[in-house]
Amino acid sequence: MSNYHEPVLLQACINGLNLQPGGTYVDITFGGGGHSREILNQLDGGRLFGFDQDADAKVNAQAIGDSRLTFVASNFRNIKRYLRLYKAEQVDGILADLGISSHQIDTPERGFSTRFDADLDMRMNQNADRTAAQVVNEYSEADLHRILGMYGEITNARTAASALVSARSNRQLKTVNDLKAALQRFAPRGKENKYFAQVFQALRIEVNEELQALEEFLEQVPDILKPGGRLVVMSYHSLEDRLVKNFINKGKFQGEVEKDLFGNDLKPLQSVTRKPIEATPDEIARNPRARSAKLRIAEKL
Ligand SMILES: C[S@@+](CC[C@H](N)C(=O)[O-])C[C@H]1O[C@@H](n2cnc3c(N)ncnc32)[C@H](O)[C@@H]1O
Repeated sequence: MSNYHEPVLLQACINGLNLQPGGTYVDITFGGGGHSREILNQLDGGRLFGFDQDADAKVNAQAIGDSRLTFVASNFRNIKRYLRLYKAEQVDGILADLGISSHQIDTPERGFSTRFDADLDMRMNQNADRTAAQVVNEYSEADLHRILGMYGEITNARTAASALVSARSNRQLKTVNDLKAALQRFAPRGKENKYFAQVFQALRIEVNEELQALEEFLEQVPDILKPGGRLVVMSYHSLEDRLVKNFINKGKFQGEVEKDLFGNDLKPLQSVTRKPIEATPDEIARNPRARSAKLRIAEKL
């Protein structure tokens, strides 16, 4: 399990949750359970729910074997429904550590990594319908352009989308190597790894509807946090961080905060930290995944 995933900004996340020993907490991205273990260490009594849509994560929850932990094998976009099912309608804190785990990226057959040849899969939930191969082979050129540009932030997204459409007209792109071969000519010389990492990130975000799931989750947070309860979110992509920041600061994803008749802000959360917390150079040296992490903490009003 120590190889499954090294938790990022562990102490800052734990501090951010402001743990009450008897409280009820939710780790919506359980993964290897690194953050969850520390939450359990600090609880005396209390309760923890761990969500993950990847069946591999369940094994880690079983290995912890703590009766205070309930593992929920579901997308966190269903959080409110499951908490109601478990009679924990309101909780004291919620932690999210978004994106994929080291385990997922290091497992060749999952297709997340540019380093191994495998089927173009990239599903976090192995039972989901849509794979990366479907996105690459079936999406319109305009949609591929949008996905590569917005989610991958590659500068030649239009050219790359057109190259994919022309390559797939000869034969379907089924594997990681098929995809890389179709785009090889367009990858900036000497920066191929970064380029392919951005292309893969874009496809992964689309396959797993990561931004939609995050929005749906955030919209449920005001209902499921007790007053004074904490929301702690770690994101690794600027679009995710923007959604989290806007929701915390404005109570919505776009536009300005609503005001009441007296000019007071109408929003359910209050930011605890003025700026997002980032990892120190030491942590980044030990755990490169921490490099792009941005941690935001908010309290329910
Ligand atoms: C960065 S890892 C979390 C690692 C964990 N904090 C640890 O210390 O081991 C993210 C995990 O969240 C899961 N995940 C991502 N999006 C999800 C979603 N919408 N619903 C449920 N699980 C999700 C992934 O399957 C992955 O296991």
